[in-house]
Amino acid sequence: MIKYNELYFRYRKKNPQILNGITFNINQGDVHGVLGHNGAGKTTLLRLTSGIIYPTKGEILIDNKVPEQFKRYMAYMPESNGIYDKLTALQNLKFRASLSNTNKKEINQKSEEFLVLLGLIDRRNDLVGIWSNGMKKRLALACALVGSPKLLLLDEPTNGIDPESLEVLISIIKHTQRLGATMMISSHNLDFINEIGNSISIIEKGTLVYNDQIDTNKCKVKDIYFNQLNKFRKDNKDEEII
Ligand SMILES: Nc1ncnc2c1ncn2[C@@H]1O[C@H](COP(=O)(O)OP(=O)(O)OP(=O)(O)O)[C@@H](O)[C@H]1O
Repeated sequence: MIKYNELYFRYRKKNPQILNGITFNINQGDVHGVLGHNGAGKTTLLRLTSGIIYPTKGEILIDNKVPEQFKRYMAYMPESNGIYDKLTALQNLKFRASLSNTNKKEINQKSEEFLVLLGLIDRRNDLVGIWSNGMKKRLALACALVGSPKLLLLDEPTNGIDPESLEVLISIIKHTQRLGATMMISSHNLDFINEIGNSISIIEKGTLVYNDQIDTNKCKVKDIYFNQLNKFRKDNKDEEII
């Protein structure tokens, strides 16, 4: 579904290279975990995929389209949530739904459904600026899902949420996958990716270290992560991490 072909990126001409010739594919229907240390380039890869920023060199194709042509069929939840503090929860949802192909009747119905699902229905008319981080995260997820995207990009979705919200998040991701969506999720939470992922990529300093389907009954994400990074660092004569 997504093809990265020799992708290079730097934020400004004289800035360092952030992504160094990334090439890999993500299959239709995958829940794909993007892993790597702080500053590896995960958010940059998600932002490029969402079409907010453009590759310096190389290309990204989503169902054979460039990201700008696929915008109506995908949703991006940034680490900062991307919701509007000065709108109510319901207004946030309706606005986000209006950016997709959803019709007006569906927008109202789905907005209410998601508020119920995420335990926020009683707070639907609150301005979200006063909400806790965890509540904003839940709303951001609802905003991402309300337009029934074919591709969902989630940046660090587990950051700052409580264990109960994490369970809700996991069940929503599994449900969304059953509906046929493809998901790309950047995370430092290896147990979370172990539970929901069926493919992963590992990035180190803008270089792709590993990309494959995973069978967590046979091998844990944590083991793949540390083994692959250590192997990569040995090959590149960097320090081992454990
Ligand atoms: N707007 C920007 N302008 C210049 N450099 C940037 C910008 N955003 C990110 N960078 C740099 O790009 C590199 C990769 O950042 P990115 O946010 O993609 O990493 P990440 O893997 O998501 O990190 P983390 O796990 O800490 O969120 C870092 O060196 C960062 O400083």
